Amino acid sequence: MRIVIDGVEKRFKDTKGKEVTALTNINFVIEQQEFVVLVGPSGCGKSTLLNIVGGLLSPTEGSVYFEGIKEDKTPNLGIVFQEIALFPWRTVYQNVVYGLEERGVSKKEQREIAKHYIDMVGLSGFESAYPKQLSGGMRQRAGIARALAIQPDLLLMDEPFSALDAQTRTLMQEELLTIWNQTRLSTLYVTHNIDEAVYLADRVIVLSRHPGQIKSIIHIDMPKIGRNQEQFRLQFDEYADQIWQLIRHDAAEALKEG
Ligand SMILES: Nc1ncnc2c1ncn2[C@@H]1O[C@H](COP(=O)(O)OP(=O)(O)OP(=O)(O)O)[C@@H](O)[C@H]1O
Repeated sequence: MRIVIDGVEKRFKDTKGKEVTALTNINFVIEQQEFVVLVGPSGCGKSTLLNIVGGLLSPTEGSVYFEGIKEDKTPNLGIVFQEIALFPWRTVYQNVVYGLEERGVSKKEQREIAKHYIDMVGLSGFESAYPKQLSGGMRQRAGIARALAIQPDLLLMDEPFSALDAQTRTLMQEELLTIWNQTRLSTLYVTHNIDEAVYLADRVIVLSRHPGQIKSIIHIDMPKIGRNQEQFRLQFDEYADQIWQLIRHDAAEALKEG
């Protein structure tokens, strides 16, 4: 699916009732099968923008269009958040089929779909485990399987690996690309982490803050799989440096404000 974000602005009221512009003049497209990553300093509006695209917040101005969807239909969205959003009282299997139950999918089809995605994320054998019995990485895999099981038109991921330790995070990034390669879903992914952005993205959208707006859109012109290999080291570092130079000033300001 192709998603068009057209002239989005979001204003909030602060605690004193004063209007604050969190996002302004946001225009970009997520092409079919494209992996777009939003990066920017703390408070630039990354999560707000992801929530607007996901329909969890409405924009004050502008619109989000899902091309190819009939006007009266809502798009199917798979969402993975940083905090483990699994239902603790449901097993891995029951979590994965949750969205399918809601959509009235037959039990037989639920079983087939769940098996497919549980295998894909490497959780076979853990179908009957409860979230508290799993490591953080396994819980996020279950969350990804649940998001994929509804066969979404768009995958939205908000810092999905930021609560994981560095090694698990690296492994999960690799796994995510392998999974993505099988599904080729249009994806919008939010992160603070520049290396993660360069590793995953077809395009990186760099946001600046006060108000959040698009500072630059960078096409990552490297093969999608295997960017962490030695042969791409120089190119990888150049992209990471380019993005850091764009964010640096705003990140320092964000740090001062706390
Ligand atoms: N419900 C709300 N009411 C008022 N202000 C809000 C609300 N949600 C977000 N904001 C403000 O909008 C701005 C953007 O917030 P947002 O959480 O989207 O940024 P972010 O880039 O995701 O930050 P972080 O990287 O720290 O998670 C911030 O200044 C925040 O204080």
